[in-house]
Amino acid sequence: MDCLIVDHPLAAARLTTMRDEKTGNAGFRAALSDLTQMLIYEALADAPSVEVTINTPMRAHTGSRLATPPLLVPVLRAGLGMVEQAHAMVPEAHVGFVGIARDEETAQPVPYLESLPEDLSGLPVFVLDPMLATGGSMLHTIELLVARNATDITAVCVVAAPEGVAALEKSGHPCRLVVAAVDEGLDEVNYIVPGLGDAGDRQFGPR
Ligand SMILES: O=P(O)(O)OC[C@H]1O[C@H](OP(=O)(O)OP(=O)(O)O)[C@H](O)[C@@H]1O
Ligand SMILES: O=c1cc[nH]c(=O)[nH]1
Ligand SMILES: [Mg+2]
Repeated sequence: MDCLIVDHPLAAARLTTMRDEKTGNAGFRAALSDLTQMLIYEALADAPSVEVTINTPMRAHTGSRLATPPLLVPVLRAGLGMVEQAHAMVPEAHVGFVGIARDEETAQPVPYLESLPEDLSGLPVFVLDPMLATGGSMLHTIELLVARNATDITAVCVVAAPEGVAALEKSGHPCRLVVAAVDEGLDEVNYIVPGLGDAGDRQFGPR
């Protein structure tokens, strides 16, 4: 599986803000928004463009735009903190929604919302979720997308555990990963270490 680690001093600075336990909800959301801009920018670096002819105030000019804007799919709750900035970067994108909450005992994904276009043939899909821990939530989302004929899926994450990366790889699904950091691993309750805690709670409070 193709894995792009966005290694940039500005990305590292925002990630450090997010990791810091002293950062409050508003500061966490702001850093996640800034970092999402960088992740989306990098995720689209090789995206195909098409030529468009426009007129500048001076003369005609052949410019470009994205050939096929990706469908953006935030995974609720935590992915909500990425979608506004991702949409600002790709304003013509459509948006689908998936809601999943991990069972706190088993860490198994418990889906509660699915709002996606019926047919995703030929459409790149960007799944937005800051955390890839065991990979269960991302794999559930990818399976929903593959069942709708998606063949070009990008998981856009902030922090991944090696266990989650391995689970995506093992699945064999058509997926690549764009992430700011791959951390040491999971603790005994399947939280990422050093990680940043619960990305949903740190934006919105406990559920
Ligand atoms: O890789 P996994 O082991 O599946 O864990 C990652 C999932 O856990 C978090 O969501 P959570 O279940 O805490 O829901 P929330 O966003 O509502 O807080 C996170 O945003 C991912 O969706
Ligand atoms: O470390 C983790 C693992 C799962 N979900 C989170 O929000 N954080
Ligand atoms: Mg959570």
